[in-house]
Amino acid sequence: MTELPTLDHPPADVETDDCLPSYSYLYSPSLLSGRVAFITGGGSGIGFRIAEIFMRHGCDTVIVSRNLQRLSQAAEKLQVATGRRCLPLQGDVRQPESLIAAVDETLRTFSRVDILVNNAAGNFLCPASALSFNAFKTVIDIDTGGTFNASKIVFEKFFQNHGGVIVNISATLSYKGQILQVHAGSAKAAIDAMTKHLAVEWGPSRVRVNCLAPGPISGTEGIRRLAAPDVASVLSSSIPLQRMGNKTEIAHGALFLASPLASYMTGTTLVMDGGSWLTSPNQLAASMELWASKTKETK
Ligand SMILES: CC/C=C\C/C=C\C/C=C\C/C=C\C/C=C\C/C=C\C=C\C(=O)SCCNC(=O)CCNC(=O)[C@H](O)C(C)(C)COP(=O)(O)OP(=O)(O)OC[C@H]1O[C@@H](n2cnc3c(N)ncnc32)[C@H](O)[C@@H]1OP(=O)(O)O
Ligand SMILES: NC(=O)C1=CN([C@@H]2O[C@H](COP(=O)(O)OP(=O)(O)OC[C@H]3O[C@@H](n4cnc5c(N)ncnc54)[C@H](OP(=O)(O)O)[C@@H]3O)[C@@H](O)[C@H]2O)C=CC1
Repeated sequence: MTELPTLDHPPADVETDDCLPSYSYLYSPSLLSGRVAFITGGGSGIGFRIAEIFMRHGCDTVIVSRNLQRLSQAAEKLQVATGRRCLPLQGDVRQPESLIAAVDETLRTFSRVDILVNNAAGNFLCPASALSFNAFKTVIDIDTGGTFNASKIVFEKFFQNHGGVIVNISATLSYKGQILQVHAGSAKAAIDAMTKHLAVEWGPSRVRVNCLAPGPISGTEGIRRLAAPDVASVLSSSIPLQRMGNKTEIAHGALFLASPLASYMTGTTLVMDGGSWLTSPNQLAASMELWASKTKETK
C-alpha cells in the first residue's frame, strides 16, 4: 500500500501576516478566475490568508478595514506573491458611508464584485459584569452591524442584478455559552441567524449566503487575545483532531463556500474547528484567572 498523509493532515501555513512561501493546489488554480472579492478585515490574520488563497485561485481582491497603512503593506505582499490585483481601501464597517465609498471604488476599478467576505470583527476577554454598555455595543456594532452593512450595500449596488456570494465569518462561542464572551458570542450568533434570513430573501436574486465558524486558529489576533500562552498544548488533548487549526485551512473553507463547488449551498454555517466545541471544556475558574492576568498585563 502506498504511504499517504492522513486526510486530516493540515496544509502548510505561516504564523505571521505574510504570504505562504509555496503553495500546493488542492483545487483547480482557476477556480475563481476572473472573479473579484471584497474582504472586510482582509489586511491581517484569517482575512489576509483568505485574500491570498482566493488570489492564488485567479481572483482579484479588495481588502477593507480601518488601518490603511497595514492594508497597503498587505496588498503589496499579496500582489507580489500571487500576481493578482489587490486594492486596499480604508473603511469602518460601522460606518455605512465609508463602505458605500469602498464599494463604489471597487466597481470603478474592477467593474464587478462577485464575492463578499464579512470577516471584520472585534473581541477581547471580559466577564459580563465588568463589560460596559458601550463595550458590548461596540462588538455588536462591528461584528453584526458590520456584516449587515456590507451585505446590504454590496447587494444593492451589484448582487441584486448580477447574483453573487456572501461568506460570513462567525464562531462557535455561543454554542455552549463560552465564559467571558457574551459580547462576541451574541454578535456571532446573530450572524448565523442573519445568514439564514438573507439566504432566504436573496436566493431568488441568485445570491448564496453562507457562514463559516472557525475554532481556535493559530497565528491570529483572536488567539493572542483570547487564549492562554500554553493554549496549543492544552487544546491538543481536548480537541478531537488534537490540534489548533491554521489560517490556510479556514481559507480553504471560505474558498469552497465562495466557489461553484458550493453551488447548491445557501443558508448554512460550516463549522471548521477540528471538533473543538463538542469536547473542549468551558473552563470557568481558569478563564477568570486568564482574564485577571491579561487585565493586569495591560495596566
Ligand atoms: C473564546 C475563549 C474564551 C475564553 C478563554 C478561555 C479558554 C481558552 C481556551 C480556548 C479558546 C481558544 C481560542 C478561542 C477560540 C475561538 C475564538 C473565537 C472568536 C474570535 C473572535 C474575534 O473576533 S478575534 C478578532 C480579534 N481582533 C480584534 O479584536 C481587532 C479589532 N479590535 C479592536 O479594534 C478593539 O479591540 C475594539 C473591539 C475594542 C474596538 O475598538 P474601538 O472601536 O477603538 O473601541 P474602544 O473605543 O477602544 O472601546 C470601546 C469600548 O470597549 C471597551 N473595551 C475595549 N477593550 C476592552 C477590553 N479588553 N476589556 C473590556 N472592555 C474593553 C472600551 O473601554 C470602550 O468602552 P467604554 O465604556 O470605556 O467607552
Ligand atoms: N482567531 C480565531 O481563532 C478565530 C477567529 N474568528 C473570526 O475570524 C475573523 C478574523 O479574526 P482574526 O484573524 O483572529 O483577527 P484579526 O484581528 O486579524 O482580524 C480582524 C480584522 O477586522 C478588522 N476590523 C476590526 N474592526 C473593524 C471595523 N470597525 N471596520 C473595519 N474593519 C475592522 C481589523 O482591521 P483594522 O484594525 O485595520 O480595522 C482586522 O483586520 C473574525 O471574524 C473572528 O471573529 C472566529 C473564530 C476563531
